[in-house]
Amino acid sequence: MSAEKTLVRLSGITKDYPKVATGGDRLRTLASLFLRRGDTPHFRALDGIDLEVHRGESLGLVGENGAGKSTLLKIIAGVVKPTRGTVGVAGRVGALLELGSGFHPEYTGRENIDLAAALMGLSRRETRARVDEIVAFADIGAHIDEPIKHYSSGMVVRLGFAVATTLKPDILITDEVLAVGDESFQKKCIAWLERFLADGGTLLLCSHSMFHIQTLCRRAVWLHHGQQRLYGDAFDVTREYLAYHEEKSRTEKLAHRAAPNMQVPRIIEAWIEDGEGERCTHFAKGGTLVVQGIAHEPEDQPPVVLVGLVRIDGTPVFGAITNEDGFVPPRLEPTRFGFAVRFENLSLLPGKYRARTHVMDVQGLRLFDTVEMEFTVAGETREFGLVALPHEWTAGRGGNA
Ligand SMILES: Nc1ncnc2c1ncn2[C@@H]1O[C@H](COP(=O)(O)OP(=O)(O)OP(=O)(O)O)[C@@H](O)[C@H]1O
Repeated sequence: MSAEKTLVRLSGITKDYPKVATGGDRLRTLASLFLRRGDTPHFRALDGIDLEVHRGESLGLVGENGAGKSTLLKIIAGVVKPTRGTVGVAGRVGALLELGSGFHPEYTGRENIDLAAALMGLSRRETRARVDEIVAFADIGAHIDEPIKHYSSGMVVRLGFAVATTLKPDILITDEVLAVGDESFQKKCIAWLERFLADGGTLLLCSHSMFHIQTLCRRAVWLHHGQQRLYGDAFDVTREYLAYHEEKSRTEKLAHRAAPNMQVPRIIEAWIEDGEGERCTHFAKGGTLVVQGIAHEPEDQPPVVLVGLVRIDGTPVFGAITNEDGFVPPRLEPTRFGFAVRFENLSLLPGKYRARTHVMDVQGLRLFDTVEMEFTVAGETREFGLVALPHEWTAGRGGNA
């Protein structure tokens, strides 16, 4: 990648914020200042970030609240200085950061447009030529002549987006703007961003919407506690990020799980095997996967068992239920029933999945217990989705219509 194609180059970026001093912290802060020990408590918002953004690239930024995304964008926009590391930015940056940042609350929308244009170095004539375009894009009616301090947050974003986009930046930095506007404005912004990218624009988009990241970005970075956790194809990064959240909420749920109550149906044990009966967690596409288990039913009646396959981010793929399939789990010993479901010629696309086994009451009405197991389908694919469906391409009948 040649140097002139690199619009943003961050190297070893670390950002420390002084810790908010309250109670004991306040005393410690004061003590360290008096004693000049130089160890004023601080909070590390970013920790050694290296990142490059090339011309024409669309990079998504994902991470939990407080992960450091906004701080990183502010550093690139030049609003915040890093504690350590170097920032190189080439070209004109258009930044849509926190609500209204860059706007003067006492000025009207129109006056703020003039101000923003002047700050970006546009002449009065150039500004006049673009004002109508900005006003039309913002579409906030007569509010354009009212002071910004009376705007709703949605109106501020509309104006901000209109200004940033009309002034045609080399790189556009946006922080959660799509989350604020209403549905139709979001659509307009997305359409604008798609055109901007198709024309070779460069975008850095921070969002909690994996849908927006996947539709607008080719690549993505996942920030976790100020560190770069993953960097790569936007689809892969968002999938791992969603999987992380799924796992997190699952662990939280498990932590609240009560001690086993043997008065109700339970899964005693569940496991997965390959076609040869070996316990296994790695499968090849086209291979055989068998989900097996032993269920407990206190009344000694065959329970209903459900086995579901879900992608690691929680997207359901398929579920099979014993009573619908006419299968009655056989009794192995008093109150214990066995089950196994075999998936031949596995058509799941490569990736991580979970097999979920659920035991229900005899009528299949109430769900009592769930056990999950993770497995991987290995391999590379250029197909999309969850499963490979048999298909063929033909010329179709379009020519005869
Ligand atoms: N000016 C500041 N002074 C002190 N701490 C700050 C300041 N700005 C941010 N922080 C802290 O730095 C951390 C990172 O904040 P940042 O706003 O970059 O996170 P984020 O990933 O954008 O989060 P969100 O998704 O909630 O917007 C947070 O813990 C935040 O409290």
